[in-house]
Amino acid sequence: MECKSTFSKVMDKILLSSGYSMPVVGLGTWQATPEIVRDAVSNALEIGYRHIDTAYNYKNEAAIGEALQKWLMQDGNRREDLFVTSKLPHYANRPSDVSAYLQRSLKSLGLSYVDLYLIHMPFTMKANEAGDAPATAEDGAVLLEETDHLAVWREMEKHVTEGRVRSIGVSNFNKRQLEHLCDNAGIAPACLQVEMHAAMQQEQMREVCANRRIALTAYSPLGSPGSKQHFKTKYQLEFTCPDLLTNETVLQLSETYKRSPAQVLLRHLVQLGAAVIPKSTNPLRLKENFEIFDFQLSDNDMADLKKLDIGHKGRILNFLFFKGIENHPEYPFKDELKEH
Ligand SMILES: NC(=O)C1=CN([C@@H]2O[C@H](COP(=O)(O)OP(=O)(O)OC[C@H]3O[C@@H](n4cnc5c(N)ncnc54)[C@H](OP(=O)(O)O)[C@@H]3O)[C@@H](O)[C@H]2O)C=CC1
Ligand SMILES: CCCCCC/C=C/C=O
Repeated sequence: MECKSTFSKVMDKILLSSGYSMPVVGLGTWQATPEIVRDAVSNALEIGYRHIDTAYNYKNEAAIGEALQKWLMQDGNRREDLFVTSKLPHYANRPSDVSAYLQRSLKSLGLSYVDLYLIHMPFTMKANEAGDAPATAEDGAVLLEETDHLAVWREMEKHVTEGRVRSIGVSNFNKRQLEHLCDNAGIAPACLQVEMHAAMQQEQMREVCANRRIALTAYSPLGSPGSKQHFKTKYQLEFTCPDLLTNETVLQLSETYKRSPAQVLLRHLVQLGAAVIPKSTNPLRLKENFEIFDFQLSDNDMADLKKLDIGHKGRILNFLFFKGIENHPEYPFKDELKEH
């Protein structure tokens, strides 16, 4: 494992159970349109990012691929120095679709392998005719289909053996789903990607992952402040996100450490042992989000940040915007609904 700074106790890479290393800070790309994400990825690579998080579902893999190819054409830049994650979409979450969707992502990205391939969601929906979005009923409800995690996983494992994927993992799985997979997998999941930020610090999943040697990646690490506008404009949906960047404790720590609120939020998560994949398309914010290895939050300040944790009540993405998803047997947050 490499460590960027002698000052920091946090490594800048996490050694996965697959034997490969994943950079702790990656670039998130959800909601970044192809026209914008191309430059964002190029800028990020210039800054020093080597970990890019995307998904078939983000519809931006071809533009990301262009930026990656441009970087790889430059002297001295090597494929093995990049860590690219993609994901099998929820409307293709069936064994017979794994190969085709992985190949589509590889083709768009212009890569012969991805470093990490994740099952994006634990539930399955029927796909529309083009196979690039969920099919819906007349009332807008998604059309559900049974999900067999182990059968999908066995297909993912084949691609590891055949060299199209280096590590495999899952996203948005709950504890039961993750443990069931771990107990029955031929190749253990190397990574779990879940929502994690100061308002939902994932204590239980951190413990499961630590015990099972699964790397944990925190998505929406800044509280996804862009989602409110995104869901309103694109889907006419009202959406709430916690205002973490303007939270009083975070602002105070930002003063104390002379770092931005975003740097405090990201540093907090990496000190909890997670990798982070903040999304930005702004050159200054890209740089800011990458510079979190030259300071360390004290135990007292970590304890103050712990007070912001409201558990699953802090969840931003519950997927209920997929009308009827709570009826799927593998909807991961069913227990949380019972409490309301
Ligand atoms: N597996 C899954 O199901 C999911 C995975 N993800 C992954 O995680 C990534 C990150 O999550 P996401 O939901 O995008 O949310 P983030 O928490 O990363 O927040 C991104 C938002 O914060 C803004 N921002 C970024 N940096 C700063 C900064 N330094 N100061 C102030 N504002 C900032 C961005 O705007 P701007 O671009 O203008 O800087 C954008 O609006 C996704 O992009 C995706 O790759 C996310 C959700 C679900
Ligand atoms: C209706 C919007 C679909 C987005 C699904 C949520 C996933 C987010 C990022 O991975």
